Amino acid sequence: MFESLVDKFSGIFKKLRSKGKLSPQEVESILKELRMVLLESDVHYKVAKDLINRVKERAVGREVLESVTPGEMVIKILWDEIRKCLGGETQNLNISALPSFLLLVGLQGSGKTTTCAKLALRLKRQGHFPLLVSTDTRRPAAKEQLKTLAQNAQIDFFDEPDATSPLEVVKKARVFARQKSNDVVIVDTAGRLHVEEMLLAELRELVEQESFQETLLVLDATTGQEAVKVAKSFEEWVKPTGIILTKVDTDARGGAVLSIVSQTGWPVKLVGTGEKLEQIETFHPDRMASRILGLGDTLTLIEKIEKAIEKESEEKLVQKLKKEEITLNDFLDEIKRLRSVSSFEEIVGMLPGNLRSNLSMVDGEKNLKKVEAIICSMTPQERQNPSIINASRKKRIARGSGTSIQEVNKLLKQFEEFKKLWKQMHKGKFSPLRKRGIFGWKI
Ligand SMILES: Nc1nc2c(ncn2[C@@H]2O[C@H](COP(=O)(O)OP(=O)(O)OP(=O)(O)O)[C@@H](O)[C@H]2O)c(=O)[nH]1
Repeated sequence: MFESLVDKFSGIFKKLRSKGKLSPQEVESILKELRMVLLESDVHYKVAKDLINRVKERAVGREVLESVTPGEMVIKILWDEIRKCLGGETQNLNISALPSFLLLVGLQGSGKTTTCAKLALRLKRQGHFPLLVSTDTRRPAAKEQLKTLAQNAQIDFFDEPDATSPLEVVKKARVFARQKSNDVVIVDTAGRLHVEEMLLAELRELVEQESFQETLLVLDATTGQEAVKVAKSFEEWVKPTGIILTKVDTDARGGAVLSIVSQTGWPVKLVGTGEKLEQIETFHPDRMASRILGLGDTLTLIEKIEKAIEKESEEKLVQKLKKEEITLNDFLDEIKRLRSVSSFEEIVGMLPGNLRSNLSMVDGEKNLKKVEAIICSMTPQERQNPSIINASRKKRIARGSGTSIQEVNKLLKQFEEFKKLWKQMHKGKFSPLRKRGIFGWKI
């Protein structure tokens, strides 16, 4: 995600951190570089210009020049301004009504149908009773797609085959939801190839006659500036209450997020981070700013790890941690469990750079197999206490697992990193982390 932005920023940040003091000329030249990075990453020129001007205003003032670490201060200001550009505060979905109706609109292929199912599954896991409704009266295939997704995720589905308009379907869905006691109704709409007037008129009729707690515009992040144009043209017909940005996982440039929020003024409420139904997240401007700048989205990562560890095994793990008894078997179990929640790539991507490179070996299916093979080639005593593994044993383990001594060493090093991460988590290192924001981790 955002590889291009992250790479370029990291070069500039390296320079910034190496400076003891910054002269106004140096600040000026760094801001120019930052502006170029934003432009190259598809951020609209006006958005980039305004953002850099705000950073400049704050950076060339006393805030930076009298600071002990001026470089870090510039990064902090940039992070803060990007966070504001992304909407500032996290905006949650409005699902206070009973039932709450959420309407999803967008272009064909934007990921709307998948997102409806993702959202339903997420709400179900939070204890809600969602109902998925398809209103595409023209394309049976679209209905089938949603129906299949609903069946797979065991979510209630409603469809009215004889209906001739989305309005008719939604009216009937309202009655159905009441009978079935569904508390959130997610309505999928026909995907438009481009902005087609007839379909949009149908949508307008729907939002004028039915009440929706949310009208969410689904936008494909990879389409960059095009997404802003799509947003503007939808606005003439329906007034979205928020945006769901999909495919941010494949958005290498990352500029679209910034442009979309600052140019529409609508909050991004959720982001799609992969094709799997679990891959949807609340959009947190502060965490997204950290991701864009490559500072590591530590908080989201921690939430994921916390979710991944089931209650029971957590208890066990805590006891083991206290007694310093974590073994390589636990390590293997943990990687497998984390992978079931999210792709490891995604997890590793959210770590700050220093931890990221240390955990690269456990990234990817092929590597996981290697890790498993290495651990399985060890004796139970070695798995319990890897410090007893000497050079000749390493050679044998490497031979037994079809790997190399370097790979065995790398795995042992990563095991130590993992232990550190776990410890930090269980020592409740997160509340200070939250308070201290991006500098909680030594970046
Ligand atoms: N990588 C990635 N792919 C996604 C994401 N969300 C959806 N997709 C993929 O995008 C493609 C289009 O998704 P759909 O849900 O069919 O899109 P749609 O907007 O409903 O399209 P129509 O049903 O044709 O209107 C599918 O292959 C999805 O798996 C995401 O967050 N990340």
